[in-house]
Amino acid sequence: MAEVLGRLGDGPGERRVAVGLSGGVDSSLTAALLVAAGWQVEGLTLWLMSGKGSCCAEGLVDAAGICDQLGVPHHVVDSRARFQEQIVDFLVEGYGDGLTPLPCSRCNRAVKFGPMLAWAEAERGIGRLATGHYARLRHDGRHQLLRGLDSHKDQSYFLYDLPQSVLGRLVFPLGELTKEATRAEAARLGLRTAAKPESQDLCLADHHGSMRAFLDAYLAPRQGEIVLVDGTVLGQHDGIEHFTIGQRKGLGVAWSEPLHVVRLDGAMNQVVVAPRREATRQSCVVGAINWVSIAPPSEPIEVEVQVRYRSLPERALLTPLPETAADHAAGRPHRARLDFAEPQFSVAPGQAAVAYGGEVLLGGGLIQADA
Ligand SMILES: Nc1ncnc2c1ncn2[C@@H]1O[C@H](COP(=O)(O)OP(=O)(O)OP(=O)(O)O)[C@@H](O)[C@H]1O
Repeated sequence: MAEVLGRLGDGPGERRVAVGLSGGVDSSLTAALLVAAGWQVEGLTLWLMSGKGSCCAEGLVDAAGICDQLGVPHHVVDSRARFQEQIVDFLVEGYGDGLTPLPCSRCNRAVKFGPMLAWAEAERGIGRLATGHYARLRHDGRHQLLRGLDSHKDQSYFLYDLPQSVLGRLVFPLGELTKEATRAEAARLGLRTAAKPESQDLCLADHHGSMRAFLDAYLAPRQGEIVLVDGTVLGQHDGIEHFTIGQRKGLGVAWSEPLHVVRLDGAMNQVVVAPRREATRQSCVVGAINWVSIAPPSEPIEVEVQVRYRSLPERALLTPLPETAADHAAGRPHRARLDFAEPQFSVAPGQAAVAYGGEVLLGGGLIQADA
């Protein structure tokens, strides 16, 4: 811990920082470490959803309590409308279209980091922001993003879409800690959130009890068919949003061999399944790429790629594709094709494919639906 404090103590000239406080143990220790390293800390909590639970009222109370304990100011910014529009509406629409949308990277870009920095700058004249993410930064020409040292907690995947202008102003005090070390230090310091249980990966699932319960609250049940690739009807489903690419369990259909979901057809309202040997993909197209630690490549490069937060990095060749007029107009011109060294099961349109070179996050983008 002394090393971490030492590094935080060596920070830039400006010693004022806003700390994004969710009311959990990670952000609590983030604030405590910065205070201990001599930073002038102000807590900042975005109010994202109405209701009870650790993401909502309880989170606000715990965040306020931590600031009180540390003797630093606490601010709450009502971001419920932005969260509803940018995340809840986006998810509901995406799932309805047969995508498996990824909310967290979008939330980090559009709801959390950008708006928190803007608020801190405008309202408090503070130019830096710290969060409890398990990821590391290196400022070496570009602002580079590295995996958190604790491989079980590494959250760099969710941060792939942050622009350079944001990365240059961030501090991640927990990037070199394990979750166990965080908990132990929080307990040692007597932080009131030290023993708070771990939240689920997805805050909306936490809030509603499960992802299924969230979707059921927003999408009316829409029965449809479960079909083989050749169109053979095998059974019925109660909403394509309850399925994801690669899924094998819980399909509710009987067949001579195990089946996997290979496509969700929003227009036909069908779940398309296939036996294992036909269920893999050798390549996919990724759009809206944000190049983080390297400049956009002009030649093919070898990368390790994660197609889901919890999937293992897989070797792939990334080949840049020419920009389209639509991507150019949207200001997200970088596209690429990924050719996997080994066939993949769970390449789901809407999820992020994030490319790494060892511990360095090179860039990432969204897996496109097949044309
Ligand atoms: N509502 C919020 N307002 C401000 N900052 C937030 C909010 N939610 C999350 N953050 C910041 O983003 C970080 C990562 O959030 P995530 O939801 O992944 O929580 P976590 O890893 O369980 O962390 P914690 O233990 O702090 O809740 C948090 O540590 C915190 O700094």
